[in-house]
Amino acid sequence: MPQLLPYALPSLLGMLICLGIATQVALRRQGPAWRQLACLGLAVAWWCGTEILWVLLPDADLRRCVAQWQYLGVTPTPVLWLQAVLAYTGRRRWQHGRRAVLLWIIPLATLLLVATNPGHGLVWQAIEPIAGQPTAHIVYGQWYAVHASYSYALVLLATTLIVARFSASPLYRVPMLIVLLGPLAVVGANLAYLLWAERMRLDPTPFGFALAFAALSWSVVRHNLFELVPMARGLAVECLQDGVMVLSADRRVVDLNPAARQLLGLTVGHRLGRPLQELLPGLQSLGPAQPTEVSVGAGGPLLEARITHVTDGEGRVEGSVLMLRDITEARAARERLLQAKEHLAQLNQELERLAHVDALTGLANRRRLMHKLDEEIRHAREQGRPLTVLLADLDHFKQVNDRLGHLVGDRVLALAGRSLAELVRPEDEPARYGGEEFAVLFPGTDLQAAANLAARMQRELRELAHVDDTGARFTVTWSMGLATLDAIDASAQDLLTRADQALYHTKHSGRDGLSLYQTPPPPDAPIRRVL
Ligand SMILES: Nc1nc2c(ncn2[C@@H]2O[C@H](COP(=O)(O)OP(=O)(O)OP(=O)(O)O)[C@@H](O)[C@H]2O)c(=O)[nH]1
Repeated sequence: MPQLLPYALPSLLGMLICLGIATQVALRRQGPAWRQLACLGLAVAWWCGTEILWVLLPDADLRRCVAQWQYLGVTPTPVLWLQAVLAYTGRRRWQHGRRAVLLWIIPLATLLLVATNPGHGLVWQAIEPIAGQPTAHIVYGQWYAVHASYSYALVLLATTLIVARFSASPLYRVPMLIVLLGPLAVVGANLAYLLWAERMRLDPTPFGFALAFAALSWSVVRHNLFELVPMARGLAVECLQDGVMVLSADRRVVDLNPAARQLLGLTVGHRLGRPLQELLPGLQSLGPAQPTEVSVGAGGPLLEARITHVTDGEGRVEGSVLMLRDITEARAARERLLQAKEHLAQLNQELERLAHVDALTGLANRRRLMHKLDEEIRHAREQGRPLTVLLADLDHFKQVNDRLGHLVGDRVLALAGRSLAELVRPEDEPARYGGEEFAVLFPGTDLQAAANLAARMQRELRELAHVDDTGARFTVTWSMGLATLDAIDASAQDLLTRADQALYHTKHSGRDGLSLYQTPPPPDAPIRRVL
């Protein structure tokens, strides 16, 4: 029948495509449903092959026989198609066991009825091939409707699964369309053939299935499409730890994910469509620019709310998406950090103070004294005013320690320090110079005025009543030396050395007194004892 050869060509092409791809799939053995995919290729190839014979064989009986054998490819194709899609969309349990048996009941029944059709005519009652044409007059039996409906249902179900899987992300629209065009074309072609078989002269279904199979296999094998597809966007939002609320333009809650329900303490059956204000009364102003903080009721979590407007193509706000993040713990951690920082600052301040304070007496220590002395010398020179330094040392303090104990000695030093601080003027700087030795800076005070101040201190300090461990009172005397800043002093140490020489003079002239290092020194002796 050479004039019918063109009618056989699509099926021939389809068969070659299916055999080629099925071989590739079987060789690669990749993916969760490579077996179903390979079997699907063989089934469609069989379908196409028998279609070629149907078109080309001249004998009517032989064509009837081929039509019967064709069901071996027709019947399993939709089931294998669905099983492959189920597996690639993550539902592999439909490949084996009871679920798989369920899927195969009708196709197997169809095959049984096809084999025994001459006895009952349930699948077809008559097939009358038209001589010289690829078509036939067919009178279908009652079971054919079951077989056809079931096949359509499976193909449509597989199509729905693919749509559900890919439509969540616009990125996959093109590959999805490619995979979908196949089954849609098959269903369309088959319906058309069933309705207008005689006019169409050719059943396009096997070729359509071959193309659909090629598209599906191309997606699976070449591009790993199903494996690359991420989870659906909707699923991602459902699994987000942050709350997501979809709001209508008038700020009613249209949708919300489980995290949002949990943050707001809402039950699953919560009614949608309520105003946002009702659910989050604390949320006053909310602009897209800045996140806003809001508390969920008393004792509820503290949330950070961020809104993003959803606009249409012309920029009109159609609604908005509200993101809610629980910042209760973060806020508490920040508070704790701030408190710790404040505490640290206080500790640093205390450390700084301790670095300049003598612990026993509470006076400035030697380091602070030296710093202050440098500063006062600079001021004195800049302003041309006097500066006098007093060094005061307890007499025979070693004996206090030796006789009464170190702790009593400590108490003597502490009381002396406190008293010294009370005796000086606000502008003076008292300090513990070291051991049992004290110093006082008298800014803006000349030698004579400082001598008067020191004389008063001498009296007061000598009369201080110290108490030993038995409760007995005793007093201690002081030796003092004064020196005033001289223009020729190169450093603070020069001034201190002269005050020390004056103190030394007092010690060696009977203690319990005050000596002045005079500036400029008189020719006979620079140091004069005045008390
Ligand atoms: N309890 C106590 N004693 C101290 C402290 N610092 C220094 N001393 C004592 O002060 C005494 C100073 O002795 P010396 O240098 O011999 O002076 P002194 O006994 O006062 O004799 P003169 O200065 O010559 O009158 C030593 O026994 C030191 O141990 C202190 O912080 N606490």
